[in-house]
Amino acid sequence: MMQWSNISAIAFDLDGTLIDSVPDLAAATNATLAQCQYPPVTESLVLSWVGNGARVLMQRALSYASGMAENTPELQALLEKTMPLFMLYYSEHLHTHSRLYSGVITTLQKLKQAGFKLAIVTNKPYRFTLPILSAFGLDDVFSEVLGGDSLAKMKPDPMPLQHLLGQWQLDESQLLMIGDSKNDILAAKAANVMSIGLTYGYNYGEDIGLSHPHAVCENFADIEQYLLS
Ligand SMILES: O=C(O)COP(=O)(O)O
Repeated sequence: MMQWSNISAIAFDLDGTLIDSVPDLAAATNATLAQCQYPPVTESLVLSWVGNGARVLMQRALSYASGMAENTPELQALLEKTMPLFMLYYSEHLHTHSRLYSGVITTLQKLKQAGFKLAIVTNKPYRFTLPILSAFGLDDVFSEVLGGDSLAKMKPDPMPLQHLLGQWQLDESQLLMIGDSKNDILAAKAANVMSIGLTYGYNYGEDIGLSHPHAVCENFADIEQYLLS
């Protein structure tokens, strides 16, 4: 049965949930576009392209800048050529402008102290995820970290959440997914686990309530009301 009191493990999304990473993603996107002689794009455009991993972000950016449709062979060839540039630039500027959202450290520490098992389930490539967690003092908080390329499929596929259920020997009613994107809520629904949607993140500029999570919170600390009594 789905109820808050059953929850013993929590999977957190990273970008737009714990960390505002768009400023660094935008810088890496613009550095890559500049190499192709394209003009820079705004942060708000980049924000609307985040959610399905680094490759899809650059695919959307190149399509916008070049006017080519995303699925054309020409665009895919350009993407193959430029992806290493994006990966290199971003790997060297992972947390220059990014910041933790307010309340994140305190609430995560309270949840850990209360005995919840905590995981990161992000679509960001794994090799970027650990250095970012470490830069923000979060490397000891999570006992599992899954990136978008850790398994065969990423959110909104349920695979990462199903992997956690198996790894931690949990029943579906014990796991909660918390994130800002419909990809997080869709993954939770497909894995048959509870979810909380956060309103301050990205989600392609859409209202997270439209994805019907079990609860919607405006601030990270607001999740405590469901988990800590
Ligand atoms: O890298 C992305 O596109 C999104 O990452 P997230 O799953 O942590 O929001």
